[in-house]
Amino acid sequence: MSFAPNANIAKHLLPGDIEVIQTEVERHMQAVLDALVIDTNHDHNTQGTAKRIAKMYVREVFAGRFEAAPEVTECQNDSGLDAVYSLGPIAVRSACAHHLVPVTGRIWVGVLPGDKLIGISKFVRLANWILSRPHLQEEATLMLADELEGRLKPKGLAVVLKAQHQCMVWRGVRETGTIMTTSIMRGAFRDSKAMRTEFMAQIKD
Ligand SMILES: Nc1nc2c(ncn2[C@@H]2O[C@H](COP(=O)(O)OP(=O)(O)OP(=O)(O)O)[C@@H](O)[C@H]2O)c(=O)[nH]1
Repeated sequence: MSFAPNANIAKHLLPGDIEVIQTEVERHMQAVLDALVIDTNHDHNTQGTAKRIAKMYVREVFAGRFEAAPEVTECQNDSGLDAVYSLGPIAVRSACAHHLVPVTGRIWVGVLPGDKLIGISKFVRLANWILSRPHLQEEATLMLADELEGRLKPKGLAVVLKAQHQCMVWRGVRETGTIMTTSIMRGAFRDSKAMRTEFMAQIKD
């Protein structure tokens, strides 16, 4: 059982639990605002802030912790397609586990199919589900690759994630230009330079 920041805990939740979690987060966020000496009682802008933040964390930006995986219809690769395809960019909307501030960027995926295919929108659904949790970028990339590999059983899989971390922009080193790139190459993409080159050429623009 894992309750790590980037774990999905949907299978541990009973009906009604998500409402309880959201109410708890709201109560504690109000305590944070109180601790920051913000008088939310006499300011209409922050009066509903604890409630808004709780909704944002539980239902939006960290929904990938609480919601079950999206439905992914699989079909057989009946025509025996044996060519590289790629898709992207897929928008990254995540948060770093250290400061809980946004990580935004883009993902590209390359597949040399095996026996299974999935609809291309499902790559986006799965990426959104995994990324909407507090993460380390390295782990997010690995988690997405594992998820896609488990579902597609491809002959080759490539995942490239480029992102900007607001914990380095908004605060801390305050560096506005730094992009982190993580990439995972498996199967044919790991073994063959020609395959990697073909994938890179496909996503170049
Ligand atoms: N490897 C990795 N590091 C990350 C990621 N997101 C944030 N970090 C880094 O995690 C580190 C946390 O360092 P700490 O020293 O505990 O935190 P801090 O004092 O706020 O660090 P500064 O950001 O340097 O001010 C920082 O260097 C962040 O830049 C990520 O996805 N991957």
